[in-house]
Amino acid sequence: MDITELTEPGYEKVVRCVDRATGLLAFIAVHDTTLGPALGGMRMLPYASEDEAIFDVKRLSRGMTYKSAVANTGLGGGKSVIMGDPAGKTPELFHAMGRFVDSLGGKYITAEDMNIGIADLQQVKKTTQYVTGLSREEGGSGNPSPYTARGVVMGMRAVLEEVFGSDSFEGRTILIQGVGAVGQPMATDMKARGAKILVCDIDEKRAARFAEEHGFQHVPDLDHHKHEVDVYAPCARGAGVNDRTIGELRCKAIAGCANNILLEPRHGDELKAKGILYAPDYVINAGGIINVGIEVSPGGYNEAVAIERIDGIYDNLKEVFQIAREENIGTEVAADRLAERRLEAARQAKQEA
Ligand SMILES: NC(=O)c1ccc[n+]([C@@H]2O[C@H](COP(=O)([O-])OP(=O)(O)OC[C@H]3O[C@@H](n4cnc5c(N)ncnc54)[C@H](O)[C@@H]3O)[C@@H](O)[C@H]2O)c1
Repeated sequence: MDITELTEPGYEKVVRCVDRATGLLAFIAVHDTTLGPALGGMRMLPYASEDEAIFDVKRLSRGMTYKSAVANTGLGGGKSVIMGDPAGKTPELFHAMGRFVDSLGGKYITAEDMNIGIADLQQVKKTTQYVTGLSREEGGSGNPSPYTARGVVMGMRAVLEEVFGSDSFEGRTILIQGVGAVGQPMATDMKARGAKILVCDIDEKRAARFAEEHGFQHVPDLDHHKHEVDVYAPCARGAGVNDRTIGELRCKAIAGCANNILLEPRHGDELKAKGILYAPDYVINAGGIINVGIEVSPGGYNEAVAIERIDGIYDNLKEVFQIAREENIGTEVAADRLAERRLEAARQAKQEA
């Protein structure tokens, strides 16, 4: 196994690994460990070039620093990528990946991400202890989706309060795109709190069945964003707010679990100009990372502690909205500022200690 360190300004460590015996070619980026060890998922993709893989791992690791800083997980930001076709996975490949993760001595802790499942992480675990997100039986925190859903519901309270002056769901209309692992528990929880729920999904049958079972309104996925609702909750895919849709939105707020809801950062400014409140995706969808992060806290995984922290997403969003109001900036920019302030405060406290 050949591990080399790359020089990447602004990153604590970016390393490349080649293992000829197993065919592994992978990168780990540790962006920042000011707040704690760098936790972030491992993904596997057939990147067209090493430059593309390095660009992705750097971008994603930086995003994790910000996400964890705002979420108060006590963790830093990191990520790993394996270059290759997921169809070519072998146990040996993941044993080698585990040795690569292990070579950083705990500075980077891995988890699931795109094209990487529990079975792969179980192989990784054979050669390193720095793995999170395994099942409860294996000492992990298990499926993160219900925790992500809880976090979004808590964040939604802050959204409702900001827009309507009350965090009550009673009588509010909420449109959820994507009734998957996160969208479903969100929908049932918000209905129980008094909201009127509309659902859509590219899988129309799934949405129809789910709506029928729970008494939600099913709307077609095509042009769903044109519905007049209080909150639009994208919970399927990214880039739903783009040049085509933005002029057609008739909601008062956007708050969902999907990553990268805004196609481009400028769409955040355009939402602000239209008077639509945007709950930054990485702030409101942090329930899963908060939950998994508890695994590496001193006492190990504890669901009660996880839930208390996840419920803090309400406060985190309140803080983001306050910064946005006071500084007259978009909420996405405000979230980044909050992260940077927390990082700066931690750096100063370390220097003074
Ligand atoms: N699961 C988590 O803990 C978690 C955490 C943070 C962010 N997210 C993000 O939230 C989103 C949903 O996650 P999930 O775990 O519920 O996924 P999922 O795969 O369980 O569900 C996604 C649902 O969206 C639908 N869908 C997919 N593409 C669509 C499209 N183009 N148009 C309309 N519907 C579409 C699918 O049919 C499915 O029902 C993803 O973007 C994911 O990256 C999830």
